[in-house]
Amino acid sequence: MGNCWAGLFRRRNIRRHIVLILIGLDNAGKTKTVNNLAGEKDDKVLPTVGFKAVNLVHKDTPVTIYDLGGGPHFRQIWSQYYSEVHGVIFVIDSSDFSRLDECRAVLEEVLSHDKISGKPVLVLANKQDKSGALDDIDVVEKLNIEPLVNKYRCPTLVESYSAFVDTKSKKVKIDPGLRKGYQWLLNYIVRRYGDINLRVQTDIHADLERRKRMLNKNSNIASQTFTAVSDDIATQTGFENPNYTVEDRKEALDKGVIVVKPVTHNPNSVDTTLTIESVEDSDNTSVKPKLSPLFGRASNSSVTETVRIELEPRSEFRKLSPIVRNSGANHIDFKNRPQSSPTFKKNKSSSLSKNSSLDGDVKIQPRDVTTYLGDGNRTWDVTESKHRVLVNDAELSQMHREIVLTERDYTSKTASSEVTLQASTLPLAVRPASASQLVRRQLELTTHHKRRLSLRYMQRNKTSPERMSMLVFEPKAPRRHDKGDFDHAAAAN
Ligand SMILES: Nc1nc2c(ncn2[C@@H]2O[C@H](COP(=O)(O)OP(=O)(O)OP(=O)(O)O)[C@@H](O)[C@H]2O)c(=O)[nH]1
Ligand SMILES: [Mg+2]
Repeated sequence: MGNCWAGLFRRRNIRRHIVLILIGLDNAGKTKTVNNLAGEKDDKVLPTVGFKAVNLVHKDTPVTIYDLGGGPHFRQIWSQYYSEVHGVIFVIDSSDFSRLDECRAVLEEVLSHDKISGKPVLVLANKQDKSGALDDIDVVEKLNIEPLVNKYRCPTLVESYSAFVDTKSKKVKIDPGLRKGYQWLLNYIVRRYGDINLRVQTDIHADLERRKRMLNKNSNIASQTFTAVSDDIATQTGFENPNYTVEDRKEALDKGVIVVKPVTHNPNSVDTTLTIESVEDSDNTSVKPKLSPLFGRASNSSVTETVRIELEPRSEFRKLSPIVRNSGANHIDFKNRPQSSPTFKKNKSSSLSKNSSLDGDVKIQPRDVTTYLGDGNRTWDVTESKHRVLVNDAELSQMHREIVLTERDYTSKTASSEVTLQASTLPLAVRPASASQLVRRQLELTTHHKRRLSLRYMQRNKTSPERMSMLVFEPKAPRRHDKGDFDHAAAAN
């Protein structure tokens, strides 16, 4: 039985993994500090560019410390680590009085971040070997740490130490202040690992979802770009117009335009309808768009201005459009495609239509995207003589036209070519945002903000021979979270 418990305990330990970030202004001594903790001897440390990850073990629990560069440029990347860390080590050069204000501002910015607030923080006042260095009590006062950590509910310990070690001695001796602070932080995290890790996992999940949404958004933009740079119907449908010249295009600009919006390139889809819709801006409604057989068979069942045409079977489409077929699902590089259609140029000055909607066709307004222009009564062969195309500009020029490509099976759209749904039209189930909010609320409810927190602020005692570390803030009776809290938090909302 005892073995069983021991085994269970060991397994729990194995599953734990503590992640810390080591931050602070540049030249504070962060790298020196982490080298001390890792037992590394370093005669000279260089400013950190980016980050350095150091893996340590604390009582069988693996610990990863991210030592991040403290220069102003590198501070911008700190926040990318916030969601995955269980605790923060903030190092201060306590001998550099000129940067105390900057240090305070940076510390506040860190603590106020919603991925850091509430997490344990170890503030290390480094370089105590230098004459006149502020001790831990001075640091608390000068940096106004007490109100800061109370405000952001961060359990905090301030320790003073020196990372400067005697390089002549064989073994790296860790300063007792550093050792004490480090152990306090890890023990604190281990004691509340379940709660802190729940928050970490939730924040990571929320972060991933946010990135996924951004990727989707970007792929939407890519798809729109694809629309904009895809320069002719021929490319999109697998047909080509070798007779078309730039002059023709210019001339036809003043006439009618057809705008093409490819919605999807799902290779499995055979169920694609191309709709040509004429948008009348004159009173002459008797003029109907003349449809090219390029687009397949016209079905006259539609209303006056809209004619629906079935595309050729997809296999045909694939055969005729190697560019689309070979370019993969996610990206169609029209710029670098084989120039099978030498005559079309791109109209880059396009802005995109926002007419996308879930339930209807996707429409691009005339002149919004690359335009395909009619070519007065010209015919051309397309790969095989069976596709002959006739476009009559005289009639086309009477009106603005849109070509609307409709995908019937919305669920099977691919990432690159689909018109991404607007956030407001997404079903609620795919919105992940509320999870992290819930847990944050749960944590807040659990600690009942400041009401349940006590402040243990040791009085300054400089006469004491022993340097006194300062526990600035710690929740008095941390409550264990349970499912009830979660439900309660959700209900309270
Ligand atoms: N005297 C003294 N010098 C120290 C101490 N700790 C670090 N230093 C020196 O301070 C300088 C900066 O140390 P780093 O560890 O590179 O500082 P950092 O915070 O990592 O700096 P960035 O990587 O640029 O953010 C180095 O020259 C160290 O030797 C210390 O406790 N006492
Ligand atoms: Mg460094």
